[in-house]
Amino acid sequence: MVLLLGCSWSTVFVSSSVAAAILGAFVLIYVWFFYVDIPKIKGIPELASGELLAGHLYQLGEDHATTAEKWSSKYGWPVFQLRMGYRRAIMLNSFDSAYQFLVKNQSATIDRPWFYTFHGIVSATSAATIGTSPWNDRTKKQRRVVGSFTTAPSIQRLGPMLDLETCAVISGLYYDSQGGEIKMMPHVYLKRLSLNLMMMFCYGKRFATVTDPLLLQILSDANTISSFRSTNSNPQDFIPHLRYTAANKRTETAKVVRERRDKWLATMLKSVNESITQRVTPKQSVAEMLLRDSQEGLTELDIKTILGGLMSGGFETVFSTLIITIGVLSTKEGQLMQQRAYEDILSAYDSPEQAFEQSLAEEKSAYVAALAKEALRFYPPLKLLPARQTCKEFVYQGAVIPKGVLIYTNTQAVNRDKATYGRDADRFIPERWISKERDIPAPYQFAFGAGGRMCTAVNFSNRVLYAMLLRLIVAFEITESKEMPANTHYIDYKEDPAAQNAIASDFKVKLRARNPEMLERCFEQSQERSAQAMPDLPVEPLKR
Ligand code: HEM
Repeated sequence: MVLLLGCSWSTVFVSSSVAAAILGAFVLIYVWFFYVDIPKIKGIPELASGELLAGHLYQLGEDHATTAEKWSSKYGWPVFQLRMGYRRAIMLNSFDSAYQFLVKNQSATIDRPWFYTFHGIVSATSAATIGTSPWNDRTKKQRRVVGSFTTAPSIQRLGPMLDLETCAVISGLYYDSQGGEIKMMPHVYLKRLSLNLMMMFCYGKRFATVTDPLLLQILSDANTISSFRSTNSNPQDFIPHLRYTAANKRTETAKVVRERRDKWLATMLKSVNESITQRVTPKQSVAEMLLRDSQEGLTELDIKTILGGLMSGGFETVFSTLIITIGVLSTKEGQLMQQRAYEDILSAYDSPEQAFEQSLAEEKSAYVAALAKEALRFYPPLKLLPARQTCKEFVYQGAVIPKGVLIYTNTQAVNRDKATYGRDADRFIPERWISKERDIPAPYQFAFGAGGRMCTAVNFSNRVLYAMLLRLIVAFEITESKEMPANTHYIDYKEDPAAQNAIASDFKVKLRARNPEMLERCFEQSQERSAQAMPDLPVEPLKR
């Protein structure tokens, strides 16, 4: 009996081990041949030890760009392949590889992938954005239309709005800091600047106070929506079975925020539509031009996609670049930069007052333009460019890159590549953009991306950054607060390392007006210009 029992137990044990081995083999065959969308690419190094279903997704940790940069330098691989769950991806970490993929082979890397959460849930009832749409005739047309709003003459037309908003930041900081007595956290002033610029550009509206409930709602929803585009907050995009588990809170949040966003987008479009029918004279908001447009044959979906793309593309990127630059300017080294910038401004314009006014028209101070460029290089707001997907095969250094593979460009690493920027690539030096000895090749830096899906608003953004930085430097001497100085380390400055858009942690600065009388004159002149150019918009109250 004992023998019989022993025999049956061992038989059971052997047969269950065999079953487990067969099951294991099946799982491996499935993962190897069927689960991963594209087989290993020959000639591109691959990271070892990915997890069975997640691949390297969780190993990338909270801060994907920083982990990828560390792997790249640890193994000496500027380009490597990895698995994001079921999707094969290539990570670009050097200037040259980003150039080869995005510029030289731009027709092969012009597409964007479809993601379950952002496209399938958040954008299911409304439009996605241009920046997240796959490449097709509709996206092509939308990019063409958007391009026409950011040409040089269109940017000139935006002058009055830029005047109003940049002046509102300076006057707000000036009066609220009470002659420099109160140390200021500049974040909310610049957040409103970015949102108002986009609101005025897109819908011809602005928020007069930083506490407006709709403003706060839009800011919060925009932040949540941008998290659905991030690589590290949406594992369900890469590990399909997670979409069906009951505890998927992300899907629920996506639905809630989608409904709210759809409502405020519809309300704003409706109000533009009504104002068109009530008014005879044309106005220049993008929404109004799109609604009036008959040549391009735009559908309502096109209009929503264009507006959604502009709002989301411009809002956080402009804000995050400006806020960290103010942080840098407040440091000891930054104070020297302010001095150099101020001297350069005085040599480029007849007077500080003239510089304040003309900063909107053209970029005359080479140093201020270089400061903005260096800020974009050193602190690119999107540390990983929004994913691309290859739409045809091409050869990179002997390796055949297949159609359908995900491409991530690590701007944090690419923009600090020593082979391009030299041994001081890890230092913030605006002068590198002025010095004739340095020969930095196009596209100079990758904060705006590159190639066929590069940001459509490079000139517009540069003008905003230039005008805001010049006006700040002409208005104030900025120094750091001892209690709450800015963290300017290129990795650690981020408030949330997992966010798609890198925003600097809170800090305070001391602002001493260089010349209060002149500044107040600048405010009054700006108000007069705004009242003339935009009579139906509320003028920013001066809190004297
Ligand atoms: C400092 C400011 C800005 C930065 C750093 C920035 C950065 C970027 C980046 C990295 C991309 C993706 C490019 C690629 O994949 O190669 C992008 C796309 C885009 N950006 Fe910007 N952007 C900025 C401001 C703006 C503004 C102000 C607007 C609108 C007025 C805007 C509209 C767009 C649009 C529509 C796209 C989608 C392009 C496409 O996929 O075809 N951006 N931007």
